[in-house]
Amino acid sequence: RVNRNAEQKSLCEKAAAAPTSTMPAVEVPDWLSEVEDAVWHALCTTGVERPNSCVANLYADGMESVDWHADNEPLFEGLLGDCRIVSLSLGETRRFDLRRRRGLSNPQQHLERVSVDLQHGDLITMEGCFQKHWYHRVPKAGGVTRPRINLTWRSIRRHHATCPLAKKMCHDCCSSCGGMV
Ligand SMILES: O=C(O)CCC(=O)C(=O)O
Ligand SMILES: [Fe+2]
Repeated sequence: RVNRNAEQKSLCEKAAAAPTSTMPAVEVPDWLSEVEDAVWHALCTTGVERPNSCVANLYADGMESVDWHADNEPLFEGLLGDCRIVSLSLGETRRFDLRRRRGLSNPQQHLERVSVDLQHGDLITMEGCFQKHWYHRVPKAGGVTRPRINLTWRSIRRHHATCPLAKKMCHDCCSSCGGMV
């Protein structure tokens, strides 16, 4: 699925913001499996759990952007522990800005910033407690007339009680509850 306008919240964010809404699971299409295989091969993440969700963002041109945010929706549990987010850029080069969140002990800390130009084929990962301590954005870019697509993989950890994955995960850790969470 492609978010037509990245200014809108991602599908996962929408699902997280409206806890009563659920996103139906869909089979990963073959073309996406091939992309994922190539991405995981490039990252050399043999033996590391593959994320179980992928969101696509389409930026039709430089006027489409996504403002400062952290991917800290409860369903990813990125504020509770380590959380890996893998992102692939396709098409037009766009700037990716990162800034540290304001620290209680150091109010100037939020001024720490990093920017990187994401080009066609670039892969980035955000690791560990990054979503707790840093914000990111893709700002508007004057003069950019061609599209960029971003594919972002995240692990959904908080599943709906009726989700087969919730039951599977529960079975793995606790056989006494009969798989119900
Ligand atoms: O387009 C990008 O590289 C970032 C997208 C993003 O931050 C998001 O979907 O949460
Ligand atoms: Fe994000």
